[in-house]
Amino acid sequence: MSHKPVLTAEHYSFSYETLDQPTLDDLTFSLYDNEATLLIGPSGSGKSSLSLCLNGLYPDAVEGVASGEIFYRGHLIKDFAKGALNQQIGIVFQDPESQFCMITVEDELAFTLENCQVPRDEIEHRINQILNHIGMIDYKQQAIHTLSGGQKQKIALASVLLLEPDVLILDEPTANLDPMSRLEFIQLIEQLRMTMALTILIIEHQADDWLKLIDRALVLNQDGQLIEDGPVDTIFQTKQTVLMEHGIFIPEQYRRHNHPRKPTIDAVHRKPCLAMKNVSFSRNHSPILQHINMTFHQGEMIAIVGENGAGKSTLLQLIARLLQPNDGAITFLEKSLNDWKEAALRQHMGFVFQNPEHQFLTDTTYDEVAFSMTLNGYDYDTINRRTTQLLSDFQLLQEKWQNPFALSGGQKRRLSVATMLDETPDLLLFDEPTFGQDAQTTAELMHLMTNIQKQGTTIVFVTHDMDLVDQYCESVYVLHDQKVQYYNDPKTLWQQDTLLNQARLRKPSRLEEEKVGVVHGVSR
Ligand SMILES: Nc1ncnc2c1ncn2[C@@H]1O[C@H](COP(=O)(O)OP(=O)(O)OP(=O)(O)O)[C@@H](O)[C@H]1O
Ligand SMILES: Nc1ncnc2c1ncn2[C@@H]1O[C@H](COP(=O)(O)OP(=O)(O)OP(=O)(O)O)[C@@H](O)[C@H]1O
Repeated sequence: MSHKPVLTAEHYSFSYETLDQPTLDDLTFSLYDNEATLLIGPSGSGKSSLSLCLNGLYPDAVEGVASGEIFYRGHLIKDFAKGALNQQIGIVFQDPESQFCMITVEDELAFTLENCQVPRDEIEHRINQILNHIGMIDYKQQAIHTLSGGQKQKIALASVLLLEPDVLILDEPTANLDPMSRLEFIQLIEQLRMTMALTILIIEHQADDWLKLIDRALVLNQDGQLIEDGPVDTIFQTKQTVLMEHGIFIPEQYRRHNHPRKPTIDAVHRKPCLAMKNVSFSRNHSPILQHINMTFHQGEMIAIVGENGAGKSTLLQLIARLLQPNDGAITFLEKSLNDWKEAALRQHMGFVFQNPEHQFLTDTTYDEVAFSMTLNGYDYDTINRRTTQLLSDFQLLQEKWQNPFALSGGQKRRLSVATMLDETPDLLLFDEPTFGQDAQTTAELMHLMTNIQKQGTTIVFVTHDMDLVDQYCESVYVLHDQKVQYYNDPKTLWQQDTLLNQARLRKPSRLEEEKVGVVHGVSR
């Protein structure tokens, strides 16, 4: 099959004016008609920046300088009028919230179509079609701000697909989706690829589920240079050592080494840190959580899992007293949660939000980490020593004076975690702690969390990553149908096929690998 180049970069470099080093350095490659290409590289290697350069938004939309050229179907992209390429080259971003302009799902999608002069009588049909496709038809009238993170991501995809783009760039589009929705989303892209002539560029740290769809892979290094370009099979099979040196995830089916399960601390016999008794919570009279009973022990690492919209973030907000239950009681360190003074509660309990940007309060990465130590009256030397140490632990020293909002997705997530560790709290709540991280930073983040756990901190995290649950947690709670449907060791959860299906979960990749490992004949 001969493929025509759709997008071509020739000696393309791009630098943010605020940074000393170029973010993309002398890239030459093409994306071809009907081909799906995977773009991988460590966190901060420039993947998101490249996608914005490819559709012509950058360098104009930021303070940045580019050299070399990018061509779209043989024409220089800089010769297209501003915004002219948005329809042909659609991007689904890491952060779906940045994409929305309207209040309800229906209005958002209608707005997109109206902007492209789609006739009025076609609009409703096209909206229904796409919402049915992605399983969101019941949310058509709903206000976008009331959707869960994963639901928002699906609407962001729908609004790009509605434009019937020529090139589809997916920048970590499934990071917020529950395991089953993630698979369905990928199958949806596969179907679309068969029915629409699409050139696809996928940015994903964990490429496992995408492999059957991907033809080629491009690999960037930390300096924004292209170090590999070739068939995906060849790259993952023959370049494994190089990829691992760069901290890149190796899909399970190519992996030569299994990750052993980390030994866990037997904390379930220790004193409770936090207990919820018969807690219920409704929004606008519709129940979100009902009769929840949970006990987290001191030094325990616990995962909360469940489908998109199951109420996991809501549960964390109840625990952090950011929401009040309608019914039931929450006890934290032997005292009713409502009896805690605000300042003391925040010292003893840390909360890392799903969207890191919701946490940022200052103008630099350094100040963000130093912020609460300054509030708590620490002296300058202590603040400086501790801040520098945390920035170094989280690989953010180079970005010390950068604005938190100008960090890469992975860097923002690491910063939001670092800001919670200025003191060692009794309870740490994480909403998707490793979302958007490469293999190395995921391992490092989990290592740091395990160290904090060993000091006695209870860690509760919400995740869609069953490998993390499998490797690190002593206990897992499954939320489904507004209730706790499972509480126990993760190992026994993987045997409960019916529940896994109902709660839209999947087994960890070590248990799914048998299905696919043979295909590529990889010896293990
Ligand atoms: N501010 C809000 N107003 C009204 N409803 C909301 C609001 N925030 C969330 N919801 C609804 O509450 C339910 C639970 O949402 P929540 O964010 O807790 O789910 P989740 O399990 O964390 O989902 P995800 O995995 O997609 O992040 C969803 O149905 C969501 O639509
Ligand atoms: N608007 C901006 N202004 C200045 N620097 C930026 C801006 N956006 C990103 N950067 C920096 O450019 C580098 C590349 O960021 P980019 O978001 O492209 O990386 P990435 O490979 O997509 O990372 P991740 O895997 O963490 O999402 C990072 O060092 C980041 O701090």
